[in-house]
Amino acid sequence: MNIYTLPKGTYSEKATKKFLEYIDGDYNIKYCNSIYDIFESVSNGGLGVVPIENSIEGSVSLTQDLLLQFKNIKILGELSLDIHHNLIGYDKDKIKIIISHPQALAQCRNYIKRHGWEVKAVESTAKAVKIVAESKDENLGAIGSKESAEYYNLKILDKNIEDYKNNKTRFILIGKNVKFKTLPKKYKVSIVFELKEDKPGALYHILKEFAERNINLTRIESRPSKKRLGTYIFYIDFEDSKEDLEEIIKSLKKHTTFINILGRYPVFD
Ligand SMILES: O=C(O)C(=O)Cc1ccccc1
Repeated sequence: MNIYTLPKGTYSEKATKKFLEYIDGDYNIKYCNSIYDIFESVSNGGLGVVPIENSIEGSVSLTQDLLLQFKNIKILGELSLDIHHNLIGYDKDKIKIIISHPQALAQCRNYIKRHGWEVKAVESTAKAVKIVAESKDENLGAIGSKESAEYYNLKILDKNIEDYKNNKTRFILIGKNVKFKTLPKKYKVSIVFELKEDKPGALYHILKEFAERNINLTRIESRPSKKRLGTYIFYIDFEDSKEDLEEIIKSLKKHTTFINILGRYPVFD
């Protein structure tokens, strides 16, 4: 079976290798150019690993949107990685343009600003490093992992260039099903829904259902519904409990036009 992720040297590849330590069965890592390509491959079978949230920058909105779009793909597991970015290239003094994944550019925003460099976003940090390596252009620099610099034989010009020390990213394992060798104690549930009515207390009715069952929410987020300006869908993550999930969803349905369970899954550390 295949497990799809971003190219060699990306943080997502690192997360994939960590997931594979917990997964039962033989999987070959297959590299995709973008998060969208990973979802598309996984919709035809196999597993995938994508970033979903960063401690500094917040959600990876593309992943959020695709989880809603690809109805046959579920979240099967989660883990977090410490992220340390490197400036990669030839000569720091000659750099004019910095290339990287939007999340990496955002996590090093102050560092880039201090140097007055222009930025260019690409689909992954490894792709950025590849572009710099293949162009042999000293005016270009990339932000990426130590492994990507080694893989493309480029120099690390600066280490730990992230603006905040506690830079962590959550990655999710996606697919239809999986068997794990060992399971952690902690489970989470992710749901997405649209409120039925735009009126006072609409969201309160949802939150009340969780409060009354003593369920801890770990994330709540809104995204544009993409139907009209000012209309939203909500993403909620909550700790799994002894409460019956079906019964919880039934109670929420009274207040929503649609509700999907994106997954009930183990959280690895
Ligand atoms: O491009 C990568 O290396 C990724 O895996 C996406 C990403 C970018 C920045 C921080 C975490 C994940």
